[in-house]
Amino acid sequence: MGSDYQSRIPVINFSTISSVEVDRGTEEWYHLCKVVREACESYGCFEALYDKITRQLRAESYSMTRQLYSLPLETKQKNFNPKPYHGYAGGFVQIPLYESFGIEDSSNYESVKSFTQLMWPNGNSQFCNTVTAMTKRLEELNHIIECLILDSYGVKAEKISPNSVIMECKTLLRVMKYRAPPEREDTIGLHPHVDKLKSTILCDDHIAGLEVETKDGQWLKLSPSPHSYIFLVGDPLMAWSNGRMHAVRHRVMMSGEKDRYSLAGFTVPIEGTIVKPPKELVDEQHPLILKEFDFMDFLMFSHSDQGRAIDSEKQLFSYAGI
Ligand SMILES: O=C(O)CCC(=O)C(=O)O
Ligand SMILES: [Fe+2]
Repeated sequence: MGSDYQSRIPVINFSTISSVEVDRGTEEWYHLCKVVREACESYGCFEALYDKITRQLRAESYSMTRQLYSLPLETKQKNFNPKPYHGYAGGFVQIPLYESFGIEDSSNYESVKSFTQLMWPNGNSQFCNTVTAMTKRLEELNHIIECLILDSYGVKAEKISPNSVIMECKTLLRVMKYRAPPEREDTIGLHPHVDKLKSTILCDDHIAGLEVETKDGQWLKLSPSPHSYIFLVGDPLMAWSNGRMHAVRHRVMMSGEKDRYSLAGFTVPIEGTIVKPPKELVDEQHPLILKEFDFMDFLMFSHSDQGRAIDSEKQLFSYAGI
């Protein structure tokens, strides 16, 4: 029996869009609305070709990431944050190749500066400039995608803050390192999971490893181009869409001789956010599938002993299912 899914995730070209203000409402815009919505509903992800982030900025971001990982473990551990995903993580027995840092509100210079002061007591202005510049570019791409999603469903934005029209978010930049596996053959880098933050835009340093699962259970290996960014639907965005969009399961598999570095802008709903679909997305054909929920309470649940006992893709239904 064949699969309904292609062996590649959809590739969508964003290079024709200069800004939301200029392009919203054009024929090209509505074409993108359609393909973005289809991709988020069928795959829960897509590869965005986006040329507004220069190769130089991308290369500098990886060079900063390597600098960060070269610090001693005691220093890395100073990036402590009680909120799940927000601090340094590493040294896990089950995924020994994996390490990650979280930089909260990373388009805000002062926030990145306090991070650098922990890592480099004399500060590191180059790091601050690169990280804030990269995050701002990722936020621009995210803003275009959010507006396309909104228009694809004919939803009016209720609250507009500069970078979020779906729910008010801040960006958490996470930078990941996966060591090359000692045996050089397929080894788990990061367990299969669904992202708990609203959505993710991710790129890697041209070492493959990220895989996404189709709805019929096949794992697709991604091999993004140097201008590509992978957009992933997380649980809160799936909930906002009243289940139309698919929160995609993904994992990292490592092989070969090279370490892999990746960086991801996660959109994190601000504290106090109650996640629920807009009224346009609930009707007789589409009854509510989840109770409204407090984002931070759900995030804490997903990391509690009770939450961890549930498969990642089932946690939200278990927490807020109707
Ligand atoms: O490093 C990657 O490519 C994926 C990372 C990821 O899925 C995550 O941090 O949630
Ligand atoms: Fe993820």
